Amino acid sequence: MSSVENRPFDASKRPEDTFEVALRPQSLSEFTGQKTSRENLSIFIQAARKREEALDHVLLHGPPGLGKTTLAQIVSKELGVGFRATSGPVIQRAGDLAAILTNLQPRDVLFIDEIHRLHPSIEEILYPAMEDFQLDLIIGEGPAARSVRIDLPPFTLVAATTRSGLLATPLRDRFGIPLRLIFYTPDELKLIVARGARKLGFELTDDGAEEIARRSRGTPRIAGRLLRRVRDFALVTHKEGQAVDSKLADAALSRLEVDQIGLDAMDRRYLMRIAEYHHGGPVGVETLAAALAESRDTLEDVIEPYLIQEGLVLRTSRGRVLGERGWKHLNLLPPASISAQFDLLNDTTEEGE
Ligand SMILES: Nc1ncnc2c1ncn2[C@@H]1O[C@H](COP(=O)(O)OP(=O)(O)OP(=O)(O)O)[C@@H](O)[C@H]1O
Repeated sequence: MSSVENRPFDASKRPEDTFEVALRPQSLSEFTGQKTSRENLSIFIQAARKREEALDHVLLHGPPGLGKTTLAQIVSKELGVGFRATSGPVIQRAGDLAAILTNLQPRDVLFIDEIHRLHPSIEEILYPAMEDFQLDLIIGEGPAARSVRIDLPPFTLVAATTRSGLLATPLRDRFGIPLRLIFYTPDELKLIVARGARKLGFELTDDGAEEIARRSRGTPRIAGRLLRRVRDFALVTHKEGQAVDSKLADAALSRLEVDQIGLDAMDRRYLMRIAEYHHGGPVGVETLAAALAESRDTLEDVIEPYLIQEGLVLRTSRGRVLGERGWKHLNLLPPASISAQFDLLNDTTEEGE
């Protein structure tokens, strides 16, 4: 088990999370947040239905746990077509992909998660399949090898990636509908948490939902996990039927080492490392990964996006730098040279305002 899986609330997948399945919105109207992506998708789905054609291929990119799989399933439901799911690393041979593609029904949605981890030779088979709905396969080896062309039913590929930058340009260009998922606002997460509590059948006060939402790292999957843990605490420490409020949510989340802005122990170790060992940076991501015994992918996909969006860390061409908010959050004073830079930056911002 990797250390990512050991993080109690990281956004990596846990198949045993049946609650996650129960919480999954089933339609675009039930799907909270991602307003622009949702509205655009709705238009394209309606247009495809009117034309009675397969929807153009969709690329969903963004950090883990923001709803890529959920949206892919919703797309198939709203189109009223079948849904097949696989993932990049699972497709080992050309024959695996051929078997999936030839079994699709016209206009079906094929969901490929982690498409950036597809083998390049398989990626090449996907190009004509996406563009012309044709499969070019080489049968046999050596001089006896021959190429066969198979017609495929028109289908929609919905692909998900945490790293669109790793996709080859020809593959990226074949998606007519690229959508970037962004972190959720606390208000959006509050709606998701309140709905989750209703589904789980326990009473959560408005401020209780707010507390969990604020500490969910902008991610619905984390919100779902925190909600379940808070419910566990309530079950043990509360009288039956007593509503869960912000006080109980705060006590539960603090015990789980989720701090006031939703950072967990791993996030804080990451920030502390830059502060203490590198005087605020810049420090290369490989150095950080080695020091924290994490893979570079984990840092870049799971840990950093939220810290960067919150201004706790800055990604510069020379490496990672602790932002002013990062120093404040750790309750540490930056070295004088860095603090002078922050002052300068703040002065310029104020003048420009
Ligand atoms: N907009 C939303 N409203 C309510 N719940 C959501 C929303 N988006 C995601 N969720 C919930 O969050 C959990 C994670 O969603 P999902 O599996 O779709 O994320 P993902 O982006 O596909 O993650 P990964 O990158 O790991 O594949 C699910 O339980 C889902 O129900």
